[in-house]
This record gives sequence, structure tokens and C-alpha cells, in this order.
Amino acid sequence: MRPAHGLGPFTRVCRSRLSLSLYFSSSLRRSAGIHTATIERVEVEEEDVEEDSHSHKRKSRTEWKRRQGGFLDHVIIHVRGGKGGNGCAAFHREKFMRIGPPSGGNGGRGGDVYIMPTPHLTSLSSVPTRVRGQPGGNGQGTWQNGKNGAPTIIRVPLGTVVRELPPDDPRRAKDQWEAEAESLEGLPQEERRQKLRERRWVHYPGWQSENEKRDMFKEAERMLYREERELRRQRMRRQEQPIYLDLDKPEETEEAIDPNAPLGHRRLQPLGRLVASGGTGGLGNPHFLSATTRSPKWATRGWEGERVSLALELKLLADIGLVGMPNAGKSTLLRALTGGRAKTEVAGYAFTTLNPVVAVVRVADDGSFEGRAQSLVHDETWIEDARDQELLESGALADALTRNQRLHTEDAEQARTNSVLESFRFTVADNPGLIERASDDVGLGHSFLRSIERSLALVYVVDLAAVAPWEDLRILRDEIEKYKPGLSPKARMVIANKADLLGGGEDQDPRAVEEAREKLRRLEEFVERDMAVPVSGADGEPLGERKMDVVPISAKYSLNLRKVVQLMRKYIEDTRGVQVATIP
Ligand SMILES: Nc1nc2c(ncn2[C@@H]2O[C@H](COP(=O)(O)OP(=O)(O)OP(=O)(O)O)[C@@H](O)[C@H]2O)c(=O)[nH]1
Ligand SMILES: [Mg+2]
Repeated sequence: MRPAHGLGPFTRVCRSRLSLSLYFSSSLRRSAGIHTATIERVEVEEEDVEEDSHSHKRKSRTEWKRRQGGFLDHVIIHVRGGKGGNGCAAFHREKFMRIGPPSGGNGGRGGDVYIMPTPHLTSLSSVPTRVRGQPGGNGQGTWQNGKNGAPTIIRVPLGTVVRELPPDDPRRAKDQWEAEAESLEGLPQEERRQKLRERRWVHYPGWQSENEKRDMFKEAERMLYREERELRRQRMRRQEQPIYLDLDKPEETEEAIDPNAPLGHRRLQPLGRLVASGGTGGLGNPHFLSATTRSPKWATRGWEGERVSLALELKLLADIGLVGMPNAGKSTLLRALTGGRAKTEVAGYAFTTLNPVVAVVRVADDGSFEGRAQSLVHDETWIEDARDQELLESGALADALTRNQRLHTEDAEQARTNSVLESFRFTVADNPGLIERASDDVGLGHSFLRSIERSLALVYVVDLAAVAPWEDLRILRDEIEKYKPGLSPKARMVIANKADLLGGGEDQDPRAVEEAREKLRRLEEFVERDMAVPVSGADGEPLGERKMDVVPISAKYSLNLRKVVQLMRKYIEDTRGVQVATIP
């Protein structure tokens, strides 16, 4: 042992800075490896050169959304458990004791990473795509063990489904051994061995080459590799049962623990489900003390935490899902039903809505609902934006009422009555437009239908001003059935929107009105003939057929929406098994 000249009685030397920085540069390389893995999946597709620059712009917006690799209700995150702290190689120093015993502490365990559903989130947009657990603290002299890393909790919205990506998925991040093998590729044998050792061992300063010659060190190294192989086998065995979590319910809180527990009694906080465990801490040099090695001058570094790649998918929990072709007026309808509260874009071109949006509809005792103000025209959202911009430029925005305040003052009396008498509320999901061959990934595909899979009822929205709305309806039904067989019978109502465009109004043309009636009649006929769904009772006996309701409306001018709300309420109560309340 080297004498500790000029050092205090409790000197400790814990780590070599050089090897530490080598470790970090290699870990940076490893994370760079993961990064490329995620970038690779972005496929660059050639875009057709469109003559019309406007439609080109829209098309590239759709393309851009598709290239994102999914909607915001679908993300892939790479999770690593915290790295274990390094063990320490140190010797005890004391006055009058020239040679003290080995006294390096062990490293702390790396922190585990958990996933927990919370009702406070509604989208996956705030979930980080790379999560690393807290590292364990390094061991120190005088037998001081490092601190364990604190657990990390990834919070996700309720209704998130978590799936682990299988080993053959190209989007999966490499595990620590694969990443290490990649970083060592092509190096000469001796250099490889040196790098492997640097990542695993801590030496007492100046003793590295001496240590590496010793038989006891070689024996310890063999043991370490054996343990590592065993750990790798364990992780592979665990991967045979990939993580699958359906996080539907909030995690049980531990409130049940006696609230009068004595002070200092630790309340257990709910952590959620474990997805990646932290690495074990390294061993301090006392661990290598044996009958033949009285002063081991090496310790091990902490182990890497477990690495997993998870696909998170959010199933929105809306009671009613709107399904329709692009531009049919789904977003306008949602805005009309919620009195403009729903933050969903409306514009006169296809694929305005790119992410599913859920909003709440509040129904009062008398069947009226908050958005029923007849005077309000729900038009393109850019008109409202332009109004705000005007106010901003004139400097009046600071004092102006917000959109919601405006709505309430315009109709304050009614709003107050509503809030007092609100008797029922339900949620409606607006979706991007669905088109023919969406299952072949045309348009935005139909991956977003995931969000309405669990709705209690589906509602088709068709544009009554279209040439053949019944054709649209057939396509919608077929696409839904293609997406998930057995889903289409959930549809209960056909909303024929834009009825205001057909005749009516001030310049009433009797021919146009007649034509509109004829169109509606054909639509009803088609629904009755082709869209009826066989209904069976609880024990499977057939109960006949269920006909879908057809309701002509104008979402833009809030016409006939009361009927829509009334029916939606009925479907929800039906499905929930509640006695249908009569609404006046
Ligand atoms: N005249 C009339 N126009 C309507 C009505 N409902 C919607 N519109 C117009 O139709 C256009 C499309 O409306 P959106 O609500 O954006 O349609 P969407 O179904 O959400 O379209 P995507 O999001 O692209 O799928 C807008 O210009 C609306 O102003 C209506 O009842 N009458
Ligand atoms: Mg829309």
C-alpha cells in the first residue's frame, strides 16, 4: 500500500476523473445511437409537385402530420432506469495507524422509473420522450455507501395503453449491451478489453496497471462478467412477457392509511407501475477483501439501469364519437353544441382537424343546452382570430372581453339558469375526416379512430348539400367496419348537416325546397334499408332490428340541435342501462 504522505487522517480517494470522463463520452455516444434509431423511422416521401400552391400547402400539412409518426394520442418513449452509483476504492486512515483496512463504500441503487395515470392530463403531449431514472450516489471513504436514486414517475393521462416494443421493432432503442457492442465495433482486441474494463472498474489512483496484472483481480473480473451474463439472461426472459398496461383507473391513493398515524410515520405515496428498474450500485473495495487479498485496490462501477422503449396510446373517453367525411361540419357541430367552448378548428377545406378533440356538452333540466343560442353563427375560426387581431392592433385587446366572457354576457341570464339547472353532461369527440380507403393509409388513415373505439355511441355527420350523402354514409360505415369489425353497429344517428344550404332562407325557392326534401327522403330510405342493425337481448335472443335516427340540422346556425342533444342523451342513458328520462 502506498503511504498517504501529507494527507489528513481520514483522506479518501474515490474516483479517477479520467475514466469518469471516458465513461461519459461513451454514454453520450450510446444516447446518440438511440437518437438515430428514432430518426430512421421518419420516411421521407416524395411529394407530387402540385400546380395549385394552395392545395399543395394543405397537402403538405397533411403529409407533415402523417410523417410525425402518429397523432398526439400515440407516442413512443425511451425509458432508462437510473444508473447505479460507483463503488469506492479507499483505505481507512487514522493517527498512529499507518495501514488501515479498505473502507470504500458501495454505490447507491439507480432510481426505478414508474408510469402513473393521472386525471389531470388529457393528452400525451406533455409526456417526455426520453426518461432517465435518477442515478445512485457514488460510494465514499469511511464505508459511506452512496444514496439510492429517487424513483421517477412518468405521468400519463387516464385511458393510456402502454405497450413495450418487441426486440425486433426498429423503433426500439438498443439495450446497454447492444449499444456497447456497437461502440466497440472495429477496435483492436486490446483496446476493446481496455474500454470494457474502464466501464466496469474503479481503481485506487495509480494502481490500475498493477491491479490488472493480479490474479485476484482477474478472478473478480470473471465473476463480474458471469453476473452480467446472468442479468442479461434475466432481462431477455422478462422481455418474453412484454409490458402491457391498460391504465384506465386512477392509481389507488394511500389515503386509507390511518390519518392519525404518529408524526414522522411515513405515508406511502402511490408510484404507479414499474417499467424500468434502476441499476445495482457498484461494490466498494472492502467487498474484494479475502484471505489472499488483504488490500484490494479496486471497486466496481454501478450498473446501467434497464432500458425499455414503450409505445403509449391514448384512448380518449368520450361518450359520443363524431365520424364524417372531411368538411362535413363535425367541428362546427361540436362548437355549436358547446357554445364555442370546444377548441377545435373550423375551416372550409379538408383535414382541418388533425387531432381528436373532446368537449363537454351540458344539458339543462328543460332539455336546452349551453350552446343553443340561436343568434350565434359558428363559422370559420379564422374570422374570430381576425377579430381578435383587429382588437390587438387597435390596442383595445387588453380591456376587451374574452370570447367566453362575451358569450356569457350576451346570454348571461340563460347561462346562469343553465348552470343552476344543469341535469346532465356528456362528452363528444370530434375527429379528423375519414375518407374511402383510409385503411390503406389514404388521407390521415384511420388510426385516430382509436379515440372513439370506446365511445358509448357513434354519430355519423354527412353533408346534406353533397351530391349523394347516402354514398358518403356507406363509405363511412365500411371504413369503420374495416378499422374494427363489430364497431359500426355502435352508430346510432345520422346527422344531415348544412340543411340551411338547401332552399329555405329569405329567397325561398320552392323547387330547391322540394329537391332538399327528396334528398333527405332518399337518405332516410337508404338508412332504413341498408343501415339497420340486428339487436339481441342480454341472453343472445334476437330482438329485431334497430333503425338509426336521421336528423337534418344546420350546425353553423344552430338549427335543430336540440333534437340532436336529446337523442345523444338517450343513447348514453340506454347504454348505461339507466331508465330513459323524458325530456320535454
Ligand atoms: N352553410 C353551412 N356551412 C357549414 C355548416 N356546418 C359547417 N359548415 C361549413 O363547412 C366547412 C367545414 O366545416 P368543419 O366544421 O371544419 O368541417 P369538419 O367536418 O370538421 O372538417 P375536417 O376537420 O376537415 O374533417 C366550414 O367552412 C363551415 O363553415 C352548416 O350547417 N351550414
Ligand atoms: Mg374538423
